Amino acid sequence: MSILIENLSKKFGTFSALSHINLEIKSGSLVALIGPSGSGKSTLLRIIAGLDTATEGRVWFTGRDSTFLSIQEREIGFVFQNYALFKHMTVWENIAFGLDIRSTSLNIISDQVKQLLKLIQLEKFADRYPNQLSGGQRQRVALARALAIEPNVLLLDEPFGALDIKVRKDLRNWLRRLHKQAPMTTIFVTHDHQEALEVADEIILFKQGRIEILGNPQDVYKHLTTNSSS
Ligand SMILES: Nc1ncnc2c1ncn2[C@@H]1O[C@H](COP(=O)(O)OP(=O)(O)OP(=O)(O)O)[C@@H](O)[C@H]1O
Repeated sequence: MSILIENLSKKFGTFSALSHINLEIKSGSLVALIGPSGSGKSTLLRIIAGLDTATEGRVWFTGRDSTFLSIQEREIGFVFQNYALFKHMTVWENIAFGLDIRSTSLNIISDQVKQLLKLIQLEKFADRYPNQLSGGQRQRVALARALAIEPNVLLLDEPFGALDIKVRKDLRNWLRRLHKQAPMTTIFVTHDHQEALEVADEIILFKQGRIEILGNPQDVYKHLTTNSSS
């Protein structure tokens, strides 16, 4: 699914978190949002997910005006840092959760959860609770839960933020591989420029609620190295 952001602005009171953003994200691309803290990255992601509304402007999904669609109607999978796993549910139950509420049949749920457990390489951990997993394993379960609804779009806000470097690297390689297997439109926010350069097809650099530069990793790398204040 392609995403078109048209003249999108977001104000919190008198403060402009996003100003007149115009942006097209191609179907199946893997896009990184980078930029200083407070530059509007999460706000844009939340508006695309339907968790927040724009003050002005429109969001189009593959030619359909989706500005006012509900979260469910958007069929988007997301992993936000503060959107943790359910502590009282096992790995299996956490992954099946999105399927349950969409009233899928039990056999289908079972097959899909098995496939997802295989994908995140946690087949043996299905009966564990989140507090019995490492941070990286928990993130993989959160990703599996987001993927369970077979989303058209995957939004990841600092998905690997709290993890150590080795686990981050493993997960980012895993994300790259996953995206190759199933190239759904994916947008992720990261503070780590290296991560964005290594993983993304396209990078968008935000500054004070505006897009400073948008391009392929080579172009953005050049920009970052010649404008070291970014
Ligand atoms: N609910 C809110 N009410 C008021 N201001 C908000 C709200 N949410 C975000 N903001 C402000 O909007 C600006 C953009 O926030 P946003 O979370 O999008 O930034 P960000 O680029 O994702 O930052 P970070 O990298 O630190 O997560 C910030 O100045 C933030 O304080």
